[in-house]
Amino acid sequence: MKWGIIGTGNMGSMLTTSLIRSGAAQADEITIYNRSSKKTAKLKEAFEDLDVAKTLPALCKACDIVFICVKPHDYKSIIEQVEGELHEHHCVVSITSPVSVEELEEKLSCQVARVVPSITNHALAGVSLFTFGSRISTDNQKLLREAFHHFSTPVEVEEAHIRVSSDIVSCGPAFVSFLLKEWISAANRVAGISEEKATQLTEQMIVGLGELFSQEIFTLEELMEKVTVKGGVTGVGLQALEDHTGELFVEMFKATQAKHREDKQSIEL
Ligand SMILES: NC(=O)C1=CN([C@@H]2O[C@H](COP(=O)(O)OP(=O)(O)OC[C@H]3O[C@@H](n4cnc5c(N)ncnc54)[C@H](O)[C@@H]3O)[C@@H](O)[C@H]2O)C=CC1
Ligand SMILES: O=C(O)[C@@H]1CCC=N1
Repeated sequence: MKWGIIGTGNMGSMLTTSLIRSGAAQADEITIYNRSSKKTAKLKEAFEDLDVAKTLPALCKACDIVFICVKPHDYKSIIEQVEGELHEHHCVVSITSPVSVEELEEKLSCQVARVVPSITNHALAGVSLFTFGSRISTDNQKLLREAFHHFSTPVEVEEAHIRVSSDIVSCGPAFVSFLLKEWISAANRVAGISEEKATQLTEQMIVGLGELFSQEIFTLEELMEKVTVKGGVTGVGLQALEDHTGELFVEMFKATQAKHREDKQSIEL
């Protein structure tokens, strides 16, 4: 199977390296293309067997599965350039929430899917969100699921829940990092610990927490129960959180829902 990656920014580079590092694909099975050549040159330096296409039609000719890894508003220009080059055997994959399989199917005659990755896939971990189009063959569905299973947990999501699902798995690392920065700054302000030391403690706590989930040692509820010693400090801290969290997350999810609606209205394929 030949894989094509259009756009080798954050996500296109991550997909290229994760496909190779996880063993899902060999470097010589992947063709990459980017608007400027600096980013493809960097990948080629790391994996010399990668094929770097000079043009989008050349990439389409060389590949069966084609990932479009550009920003949502750049999809239109890519689709206009590739539509004549794609045939029944091709499968085009959107990696962005606002570009749905229905919209891609209207514009392209080939098979389509959407797979929204996460920066956590860099560590060969985390989730990838799958939505299949109506024309994609069962063989290609299986192939995509198996490839992504090498470096993530593929989860199917319905269109109605793509925004919130991606908020959790794809935007989540940024959201949680923001909250942890606030936590570190507060630790410094209230108790005088240096931000550097608090960052080291926090990062290692998160690594340990991830391992507990990864090894299925505790659930969220069990963790709260096990750490809360009766009459101890955790209970007091949890109560303070409960008293002050308020509508924080409701507002965050509302904001992303509103932006998603706005993006869908402004993105024309
Ligand atoms: N950053 C993230 O954590 C995630 C991003 N996504 C989606 O991935 C897509 C890409 O995001 P990033 O990689 O973060 O953006 P980015 O800006 O790092 O990468 C986009 C790349 O596309 C290239 N590009 C733009 N127009 C092009 C064209 N006409 N032909 C060829 N290459 C072109 C740019 O040069 C750049 O290298 C977005 O649609 C985003 O919604 C999805 C999940 C997570
Ligand atoms: O399309 C998405 O949902 C992702 C999440 C982060 C950026 N784009």
